[in-house]
Amino acid sequence: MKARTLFDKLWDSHVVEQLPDGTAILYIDRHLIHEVTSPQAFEGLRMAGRKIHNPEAMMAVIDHNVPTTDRNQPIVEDDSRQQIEALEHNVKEFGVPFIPLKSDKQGIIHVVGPEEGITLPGMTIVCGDSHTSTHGAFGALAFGIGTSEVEHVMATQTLLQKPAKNLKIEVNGKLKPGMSAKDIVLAIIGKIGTAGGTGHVIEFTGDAIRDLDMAGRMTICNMAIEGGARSGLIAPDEVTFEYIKGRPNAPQGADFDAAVEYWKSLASDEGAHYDKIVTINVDDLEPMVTWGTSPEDVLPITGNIPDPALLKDESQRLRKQRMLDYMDLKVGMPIAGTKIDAVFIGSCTNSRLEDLRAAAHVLKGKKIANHVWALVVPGSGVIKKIAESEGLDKIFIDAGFEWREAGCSMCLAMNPDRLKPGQRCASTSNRNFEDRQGPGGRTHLLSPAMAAAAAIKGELTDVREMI
Ligand SMILES: CC(C)[C@H](C(=O)O)[C@@H](O)C(=O)O
Ligand code: SF4
Repeated sequence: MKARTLFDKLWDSHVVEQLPDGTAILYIDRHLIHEVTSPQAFEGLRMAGRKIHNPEAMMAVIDHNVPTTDRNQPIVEDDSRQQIEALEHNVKEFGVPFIPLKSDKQGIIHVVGPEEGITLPGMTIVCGDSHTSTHGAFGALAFGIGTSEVEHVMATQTLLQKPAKNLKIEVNGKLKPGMSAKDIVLAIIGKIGTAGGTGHVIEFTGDAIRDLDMAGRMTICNMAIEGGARSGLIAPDEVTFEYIKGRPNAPQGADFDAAVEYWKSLASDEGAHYDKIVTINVDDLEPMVTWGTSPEDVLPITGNIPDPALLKDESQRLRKQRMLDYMDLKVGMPIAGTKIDAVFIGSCTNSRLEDLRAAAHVLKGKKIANHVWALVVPGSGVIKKIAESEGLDKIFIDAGFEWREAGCSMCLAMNPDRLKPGQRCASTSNRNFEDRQGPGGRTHLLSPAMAAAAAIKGELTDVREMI
């Protein structure tokens, strides 16, 4: 039999019907939904008088619009309240499993899915959200879909898809202390660019990926989409199986053992064909931080702001100049030492227990700078509780952080957590577009440890000097 990649195997095992033009109808194992991209889909079903094909394959949460302060207060913003109420109503009417706002398990969909054992290797997983790629860290084919596709999956449990190309990114070497998965993925996007993965599914391989825990692997796959890819993938291994074992929705006992046998067969075969291969070595990787308004505009913390005048392409030159103006940065200046106003530790990229531990490790016994407003927003209620049992909340609060309830929060500022115009934020999230964290806000993407270091110094700084 022909040698196949992990992606090829996931694809082949889900084709319901192959169409002559190469597209295929794929069976979808899991359908995750949140309040932002589901209302029109439910409305479409209602209008057509349809039911959901298999509600048990679904899971709904509210994450983007939720307040991260006191959950017993009414939600003041009209848009947010309406979206939340619509989802609460829709899940009841259509019988979709739902984690309500006041549940201990509420959180960001891409954090909750894996945590609850809903995300498993070998599956196809979709959600009306681009960062669905996160679930690829388990060796599942997971991708974001549009609202009309959400309706299609609800009605049929299938989706029409064009095949993607295979891109292998081999990450070799050993990370030095202070470095993390976030630095790896920012370096990758810096290298391949935000269009580097277009039309491809990226499979991340190599020692440095194998050395990561599941939280780190999720950080990498989460940002595959920022490298332009349809999704990210990592072959499941013992680290994956250990993470899944005993989770509420995971197979148990003999079923688990049988599942592991199957999951082991998913890894890419020796000699399988990739359309493109990129290699990167992380032995000398330094902490990475973005300077521009796209995740590819990234530098090591020891670097200086690049000069757009050196670019040959005029539209690129203008684009980068506009970034510098928006970000209020000057050519040639060191990125370290840039004063910040806010710090956000959270988002589906970096709000897991391991991320909070990494930040708390840097913050322990220290205080954040007086002028800094700092938020830590755990990815789920489950994480929040464990973090509290470990005393992490106390470390954050003593340092001067606000310890919040779970949600997307200032990753995209759909709730009241947002920057004021002109404010500069060190953020562990995944997008740094103009206005992303609030109108006129300026975002620097970095790792949780780097965010903690920035909070203490009140400026972008090298965490390696603090650990
Ligand atoms: C609101 C949602 C559709 C969006 C996405 O698709 O990613 C959001 O989660 C984001 O991160 O920008
Ligand atoms: S945390 Fe941010 S990136 Fe993740 S789903 Fe929410 S808004 Fe999107």
